[in-house]
Amino acid sequence: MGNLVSEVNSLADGWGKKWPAPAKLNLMLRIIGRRPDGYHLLQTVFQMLELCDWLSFYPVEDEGVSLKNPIPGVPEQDDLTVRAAKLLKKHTGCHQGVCIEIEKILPMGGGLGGGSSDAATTLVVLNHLWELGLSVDELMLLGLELGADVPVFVFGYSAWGEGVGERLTAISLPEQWVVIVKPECHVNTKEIFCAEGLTRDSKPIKIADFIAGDDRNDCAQVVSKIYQPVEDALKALSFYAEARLTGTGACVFAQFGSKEAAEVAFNALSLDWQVFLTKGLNRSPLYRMLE
Ligand SMILES: C[C@](O)(CO)[C@H](O)COP(=O)(O)OP(=O)(O)OC[C@H]1O[C@@H](n2ccc(N)nc2=O)[C@H](O)[C@@H]1O
Ligand SMILES: Nc1ncnc2c1ncn2[C@@H]1O[C@H](COP(=O)(O)OP(=O)(O)OP(=O)(O)O)[C@@H](O)[C@H]1O
Repeated sequence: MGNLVSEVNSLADGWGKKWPAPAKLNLMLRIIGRRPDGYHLLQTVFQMLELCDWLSFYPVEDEGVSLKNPIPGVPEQDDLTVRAAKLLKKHTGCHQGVCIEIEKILPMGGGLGGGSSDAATTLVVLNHLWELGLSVDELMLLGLELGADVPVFVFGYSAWGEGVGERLTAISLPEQWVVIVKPECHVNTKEIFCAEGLTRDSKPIKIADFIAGDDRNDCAQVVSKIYQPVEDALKALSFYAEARLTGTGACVFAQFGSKEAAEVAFNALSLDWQVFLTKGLNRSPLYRMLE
């Protein structure tokens, strides 16, 4: 870790503050084709959630990028926050360094986009703290180099997503209560996109079709077949409301019209599962804080 600059002269403008890196849900996910490089072309609905990781950024006296508390099992140089900060430095020629602290709340390999959101918050906040002046569009393009889920978190709105998830249109969705169940397994996104039985030729739909109820996730069948805990979680949650997979899993979720109804499911499922109770948001809490 680099030498931390004295905090006294730095806290005023956002250094040392806790910034949110929200989770997302894929409220539906259709695979409509494949690019020549193997990446899949999707249609998806991203919904931002109140549930967040929290990141803090500390100035250092050298140019280094380091972590205050590396995530167990993730080498520091592979951490998406470190990669995001280095990419931003390389892209802009910025000579400043940073030490990043991560308070990890979101389960890894959960389909909630935690690593991607950590990367996006790093891009957006360092652009602000280092006064680099990049636009949201420029940051989204940089983010895409780190992962297909990064651009939507930089965009900062619940969105209709196309392409690999980088062609985004903000949409306004009901900000419902959500119960998320995390089965005891990590799903590897690449494994699912490589799976033999995966549907890759779904017919494209329109936003209106989704709103009318077409909300299937093309990965769900394959994921449930390979990961029994996901199948079990879907079954357990569907006792309370329609249960769906987010992204390539492992998490499954259900939406509720009231906090009370969500709490009934949350309390009962907490006895046997890791469960989160949260709320959908149309605007990312990161931008609510920045603005
Ligand atoms: C499933 C989603 O979470 C839905 O939002 C995303 O499409 C996945 O986004 P992500 O986790 O940021 O994925 P990346 O880190 O970009 O890609 C991981 C791997 O998944 C495969 N991949 C990913 C996204 C995509 N549209 N097609 C793919 O085939 C690629 O093999 C890639 O090497
Ligand atoms: N800051 C980070 N937080 C979480 N994972 C990270 C981070 N940096 C690197 N990773 C790596 O990224 C992998 C995927 O983590 P992530 O939490 O983004 O999964 P996910 O929620 O399934 O993502 P997605 O929904 O985008 O597919 C982890 O297994 C880990 O090896």
